[in-house]
Amino acid sequence: MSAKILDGKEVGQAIKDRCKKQVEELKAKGITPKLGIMRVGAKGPDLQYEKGAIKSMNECGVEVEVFEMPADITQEDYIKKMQEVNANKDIHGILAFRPLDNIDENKAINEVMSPEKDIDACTSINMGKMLLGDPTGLYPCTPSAVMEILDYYNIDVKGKDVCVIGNSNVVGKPVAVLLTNRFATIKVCHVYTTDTKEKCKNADIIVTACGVPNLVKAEQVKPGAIVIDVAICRVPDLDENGVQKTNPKTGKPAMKTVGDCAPDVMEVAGMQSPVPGGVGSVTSSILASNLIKACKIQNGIPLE
Ligand SMILES: Nc1nc(=O)c2c([nH]1)NC[C@@H]1CN(c3ccc(C(=O)N[C@@H](CCC(=O)O)C(=O)O)cc3)C=[N+]21
Repeated sequence: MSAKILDGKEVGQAIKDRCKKQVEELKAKGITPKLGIMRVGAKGPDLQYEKGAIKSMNECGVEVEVFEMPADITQEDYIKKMQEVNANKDIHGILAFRPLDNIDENKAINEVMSPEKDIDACTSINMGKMLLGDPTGLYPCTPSAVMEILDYYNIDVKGKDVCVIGNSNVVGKPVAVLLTNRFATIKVCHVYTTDTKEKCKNADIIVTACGVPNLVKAEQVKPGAIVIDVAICRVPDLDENGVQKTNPKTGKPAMKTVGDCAPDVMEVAGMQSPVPGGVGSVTSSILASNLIKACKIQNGIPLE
């Protein structure tokens, strides 16, 4: 048996189709949603997300401006830039890449960004609204992407035992909150959890977000379980002899993207989101949908 693939590209496309219609309605009112991206330096994961985000925004018909700052920018200068972008009326949503090295994110993002522009839920206001299940809040993109995949495939989590692996502020914790708001029963595992494997084995649904290739093995997955792999890990791309391939375009050693799950998890799971082509490909569509929501809030347009 092989798991049914939960196709993130398909889910992302459905979200973008909804977004396109809403953008047309906004443009008819003379409003064009615009995203501001705050990037410090040129880190791989930031550039990877930026590329996907710009592509999604273009497909939905919204504008993007990237504010690139030097890798050694001071906290003071970063805060100045954040205040300026936040005050810019043409920009309806801000994506500030994290983590920020040597900059206090609480002072530079949480205390400066308006919650109405905080489309990736970096502020405590939006995190709090999510905890309360307040629909006026903007919820974080990747955890929302997990929920959108479950919804698209009509997976009802009510009363299901869910094992979340990873307790980060960006994925593990918020995804546990969104799932508990829908009455799933959640275990959140992390580095100090004893017997994560046994806890996993009893779960109807596993959500893993660690960034550790082969962390989740087939033997710890209940046959037929639903596995959502949120990790995006870059690893060397090896040939059948274990020798790293060469990228034909660049001539450099070839890399590939994998998740937390070992390849044979696919044989045991009932349904599984692949990497790439799973949660990661839904995240930037949610960013577009959050941007539109933010734009509506700022223009006093009712949310449907
Ligand atoms: N405030 C903040 N929020 C973030 O969500 C955030 C961040 N900062 N800093 C950087 C990391 C990294 N990250 C990625 C997202 C998508 C891909 C990615 O590769 N996406 C592919 C799809 C990959 C797949 O198909 O699985 C795409 O969009 O086409 C990579 C990396 C988000 N991050």
